[in-house]
Amino acid sequence: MDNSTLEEAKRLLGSCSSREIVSYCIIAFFSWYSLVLVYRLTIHPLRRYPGRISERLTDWPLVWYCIKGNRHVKQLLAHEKYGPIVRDGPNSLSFRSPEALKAIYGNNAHVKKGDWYLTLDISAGAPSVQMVIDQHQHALRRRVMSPAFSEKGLRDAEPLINATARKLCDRMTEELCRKGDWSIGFDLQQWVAYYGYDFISDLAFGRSLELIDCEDNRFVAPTLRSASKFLYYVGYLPFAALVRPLMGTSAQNYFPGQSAKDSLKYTNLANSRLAERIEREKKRKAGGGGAERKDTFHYLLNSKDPMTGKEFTVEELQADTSLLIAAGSDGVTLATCALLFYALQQPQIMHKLTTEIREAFPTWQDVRTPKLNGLKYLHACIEESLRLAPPKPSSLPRIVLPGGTEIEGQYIPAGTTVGVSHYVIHRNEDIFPQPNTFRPERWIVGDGVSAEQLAAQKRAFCPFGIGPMNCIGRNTAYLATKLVLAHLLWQFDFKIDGKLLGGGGRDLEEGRKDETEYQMYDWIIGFPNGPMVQVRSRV
Ligand code: HEM
Repeated sequence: MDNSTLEEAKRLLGSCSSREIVSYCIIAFFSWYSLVLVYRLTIHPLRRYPGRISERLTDWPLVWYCIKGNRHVKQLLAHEKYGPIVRDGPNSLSFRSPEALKAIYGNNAHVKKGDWYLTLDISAGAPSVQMVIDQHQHALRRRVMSPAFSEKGLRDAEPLINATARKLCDRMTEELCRKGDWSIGFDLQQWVAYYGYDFISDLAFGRSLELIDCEDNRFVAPTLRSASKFLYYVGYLPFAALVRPLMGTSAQNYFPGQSAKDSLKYTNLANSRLAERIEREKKRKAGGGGAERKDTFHYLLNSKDPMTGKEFTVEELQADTSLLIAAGSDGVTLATCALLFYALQQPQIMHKLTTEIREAFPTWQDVRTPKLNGLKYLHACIEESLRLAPPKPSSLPRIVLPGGTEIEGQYIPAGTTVGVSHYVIHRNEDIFPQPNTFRPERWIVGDGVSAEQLAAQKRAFCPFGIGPMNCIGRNTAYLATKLVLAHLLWQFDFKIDGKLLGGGGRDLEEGRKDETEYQMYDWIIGFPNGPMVQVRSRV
């Protein structure tokens, strides 16, 4: 712009009242935004892909779904209506096939994690492993973390998790049961969540958060649920980059809604637990480094990358603390409760599963690996539960790198957000016949299932994600889920209390009407309610 044009602009502005200037700005903004909307529908590179008009125009529906917790439900309905590829944002595509899964999340995928990850655990002041977007940095971080999740790490973890599962049964007997009689009805999800937090905190920093034992500590469960909700939608706000620098500061207390405050409360709790753990480690080393229980932070505080010698910073450890508690606890809770929700509706499944466990372990003291891992029906029930209620139900966003990529034979341009929702692919009828039925037998070869069918199912089964950024705690998750189920079903008979709770309902939104389907509220992790059960202790 030359000087005379600038002078002219100043002269024009000078002759306008402030009211007129504001009006012109508003008109300019709306004209520009209208052009953007027209562009998105007409000449945008993704214009030919079908989807809801509101989602093709703006990202605001996504933010709303994240607040409501129904993003996975909306994704399934969209695929049912529009087919295998859906445009679920102005710049975003959703897929539902195993080929797309591999192309987007597999080892050779030409993508990076979406910016949404930058908002997760931001409060800690450093990224957690899950937030690291650069693939090489991420691989480095994983390498330093991996001893904690090695086979040896898992062997060390088993007695700790086992003791917590046992404690859950003891406490449930004391608090809920009358001798030889059925207990009062209670929401099983709440008790299993206490187990989830206790085992993961015990495992992570050698000191449990003690939700099972202490009612005063049970605020942690709703606080994390609320914090998750906040982090989920904030990360998808179209202006998230402006909000990020304020997160983790006291400014967060002034954000609207309780969930922002809860997010800060949760971070502070995780950080204080870590500080305490670091102190213990220092004392241990000062005292000559004697034996200490091998919790996850034993490994993290003493690990160095074998190739670069890198150690974790305190901020990185803080971020991983928040991540581990959230990632470890709620997934196991959901897998356990979904399984019991479905099995309780089909007595023959409940009977078969309970018999397998009770025959394998004559006393509760016998519940342990390797026998536990040999229980085929238990494993199949867990797979089926993770299929129908995958704890990360919606798409984990990935962005196509420069040069573009090919997915399902389509050229997808650079910068496009792509993803496969676990909830949607797990209900792909071409791979999982009668997808809404809980049928553990589909995971066992024989009885109508061929080895080829099983292999095809496994290619589409992804509750832990696939590829280099998948769940590092997968084996721990299976162990913790198997241990708690084995102890619960060994110790208690179960029955439904009145109305099962946790399923859909005719008064709920479209996609949530099926009373036999366990409902999740997707706030990064799927949060359930129920089932309402009664138990009777056998001993
Ligand atoms: C049934 C239980 C679980 C399920 C279904 C599950 C699922 C997942 C998924 C899908 C991811 C990838 C997330 C993403 O890319 O955004 C993930 C990441 C992660 N999970 Fe799990 N998880 C479970 C339990 C656990 C447990 C018990 C632990 C810890 C002991 C754990 C630790 C982690 C960590 C540290 C990451 C980040 C890994 C990385 O970014 O490299 N998870 N999990």
